[in-house]
Amino acid sequence: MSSNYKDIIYEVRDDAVQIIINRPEVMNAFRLQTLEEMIDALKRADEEKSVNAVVLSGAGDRAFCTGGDQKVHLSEDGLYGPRGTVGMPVEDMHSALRDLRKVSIAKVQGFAIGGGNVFATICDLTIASEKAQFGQVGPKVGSVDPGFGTAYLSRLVGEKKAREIWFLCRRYPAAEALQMGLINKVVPHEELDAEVASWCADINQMSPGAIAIAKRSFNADSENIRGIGFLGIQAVKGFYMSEESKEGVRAFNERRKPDFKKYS
Ligand SMILES: CC(C)(COP(=O)(O)OP(=O)(O)OC[C@H]1O[C@@H](n2cnc3c(N)ncnc32)[C@H](O)[C@@H]1OP(=O)(O)O)[C@@H](O)C(=O)NCCC(=O)NCCSC(=O)CCC(=O)c1ccccc1C(=O)O
Repeated sequence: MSSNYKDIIYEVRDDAVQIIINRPEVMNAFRLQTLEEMIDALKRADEEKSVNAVVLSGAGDRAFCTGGDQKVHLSEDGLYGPRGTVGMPVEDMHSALRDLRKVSIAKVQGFAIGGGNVFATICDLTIASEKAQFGQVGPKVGSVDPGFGTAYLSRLVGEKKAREIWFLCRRYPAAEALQMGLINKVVPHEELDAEVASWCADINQMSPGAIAIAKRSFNADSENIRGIGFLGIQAVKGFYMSEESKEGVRAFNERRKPDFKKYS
């Protein structure tokens, strides 16, 4: 598949592999093809000998990534496509990002929402523009990203804040995200590329072996969360097939408030 990507761009520059989600027309929401390409790109990036870092970003100015493509999700069976537990391999994408031996950096210039916020959460580091906004929207659109989206998020921001993020579905500006421990640094919008490049240059001076061991040891301590995610996504499959979840997806696409009252 490598180099014939349609939904992403793969480049090696600025001391890093750059993986750019290239669907700005849907705010870099992902579909089956996007995830398959990202998984392939992450495996390829892991073998790139010249760099120690992988930068994940979104094309355009408005969004890093806004989660699953809700237009595609508007299917009869409630799934995103024909492959993977929920019709696309979202849990395999999370694993590929976690298993990378290099340092993953989310470069967030706009919205990191839903599954997009989960990608940024899983990345080792997150550097954001002051225009960035973070948040989860699952309960607003009949969805959940259990595992790294919930339990691992609590490791970063604490249980109370993580529950607030999920139960109220608010958007948090970059400065607030920094304060809660969700991200590493906020910079003026026009300085984002240079800031990320400078972190990558520093990381590129380090021992790749030491980075890989440190990373694997961090991961080992939260590895049970991968299991929660795999179990959880199986439950999400059944939920996506329900009328309750489909109401959330329909409401988003019809630009109206969902009516979940009859499902309580
Ligand atoms: C990002 C927003 C907050 C921006 O809001 P606003 O500035 O008001 O702009 P909009 O008018 O809403 O959007 C502009 C334009 O972009 C389209 N768009 C935005 N996001 C998506 C998307 N995810 N899919 C498809 N299209 C999108 C929008 O429809 C508009 O298009 P027009 O053609 O101009 O009408 C706001 O847009 C927003 O909140 N978006 C989030 C949408 C969403 O529901 N995302 C998925 C959430 S599900 C989840 O978070 C938990 C589950 C999970 O992560 C998961 C687990 C397993 C499999 C898949 C997923 C998954 O992420 O879905």
